[in-house]
Amino acid sequence: MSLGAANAIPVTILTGSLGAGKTTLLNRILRNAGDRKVAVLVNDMGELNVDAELVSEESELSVADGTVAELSNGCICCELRDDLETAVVRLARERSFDHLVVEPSGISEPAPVARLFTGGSPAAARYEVDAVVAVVDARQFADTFDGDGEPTRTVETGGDGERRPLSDLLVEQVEFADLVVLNKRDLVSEAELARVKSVVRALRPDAEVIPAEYAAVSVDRLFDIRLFDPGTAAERAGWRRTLDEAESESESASAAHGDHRDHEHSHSHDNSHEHAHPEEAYGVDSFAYRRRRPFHPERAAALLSDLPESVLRAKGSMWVAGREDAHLTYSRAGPSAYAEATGRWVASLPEFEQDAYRRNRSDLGFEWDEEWGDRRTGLVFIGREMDEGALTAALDDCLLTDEEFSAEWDAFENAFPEEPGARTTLAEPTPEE
Ligand SMILES: Nc1nc2c(ncn2[C@@H]2O[C@H](COP(=O)(O)OP(=O)(O)OP(=O)(O)O)[C@@H](O)[C@H]2O)c(=O)[nH]1
Repeated sequence: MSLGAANAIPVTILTGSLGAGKTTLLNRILRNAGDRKVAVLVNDMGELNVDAELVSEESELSVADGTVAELSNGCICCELRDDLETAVVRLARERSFDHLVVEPSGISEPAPVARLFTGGSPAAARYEVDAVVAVVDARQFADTFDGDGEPTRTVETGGDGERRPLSDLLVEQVEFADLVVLNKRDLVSEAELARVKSVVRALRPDAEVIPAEYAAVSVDRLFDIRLFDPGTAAERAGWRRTLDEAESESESASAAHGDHRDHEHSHSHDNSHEHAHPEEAYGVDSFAYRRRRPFHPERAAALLSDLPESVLRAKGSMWVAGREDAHLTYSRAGPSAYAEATGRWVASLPEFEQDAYRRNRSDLGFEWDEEWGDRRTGLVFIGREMDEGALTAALDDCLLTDEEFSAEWDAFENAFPEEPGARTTLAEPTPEE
């Protein structure tokens, strides 16, 4: 089963929002483990580690014998990271089990937890991530992404009081998952289930999707497949794939036509990309928008903070006039949207650094512009019954006109962030009372 070190212990990382059914799944795993010895590591946000108690109460395994370990009062991906590492290394030394299941708290992001087992850390030497499993509350997911259900909540992440929209976390958990358990199947209709499935498939095209009631999933199905690939985990999200395909399609198109500057545009209707083609029956589809002309900051902010409800997910890079250094990343998940300065354009670096970058990357994946270098916009939109033509035209209206192009860009009103790591909120869901 293991592709790495011969004795590496397989790890399943369980994610999912609060109340989605992770504990229910854990108990099911422990009860139906058969000959397998399963260790569980749970983390709850409260003082008391409720999950550990529930799990140990219901199973023959107990906290006392070290099989169920608990980490309380914090979030695994933040302040408890060192504790998690210590705990898993200690567990491995005892070596009294042959599969580890880690359940970070419902608001932990899955990526940092997975990284703990894949970097050069002591934990990585002993373990190997088998799969990241997301337990999704089908009812909550349908409400969050249908726009007309319960109001969308924000949740606090970590101990620093940072609040993020629930929709962001739901999307992130699905985008990072190898297997999605669509739980609480009893609380959605046939049609709702089909719609939720199509959105999940659009967000994460090659994840396995298993609808379930009370997390009734076969343990064999969960454990006997090795799905996780650290090299591609982040690249397999639907938006990333659509963007990459658009890059390569437009590269070949520009090579053929010799023109690369403006109207590049592609979408994923091509049946040869089987997985980038969500179920059309539900109208879920995606398209990429790519341009090499900067956005006008005011017009772009206005449009991107108020996209049509048909857009469920959007993400990608933006070139905004007046922010010549900042490589901006835009992200929209359901009703929330933000822009973040995630780095710098290579073209804004000192010349020798630019040369080094270009020398080390024989295949940039895009054409270097003589004047503007790597500055460009590449956004992916995933949605249901989107009017692609109208949205593309609206985005084009946000590009600088020729007159604006030769004006002073710093004079524009500009809400977009500039310093690396800075973030501007463009849209927020209505908080729940
Ligand atoms: N109707 C219904 N309820 C479910 C289902 N699965 C779990 N539940 C209930 O949902 C509640 C939350 O389930 P848990 O398993 O505790 O969820 P969790 O993800 O561990 O919750 P946190 O630990 O708070 O993040 C419990 O009352 C479960 O009995 C399901 O398929 N249908």
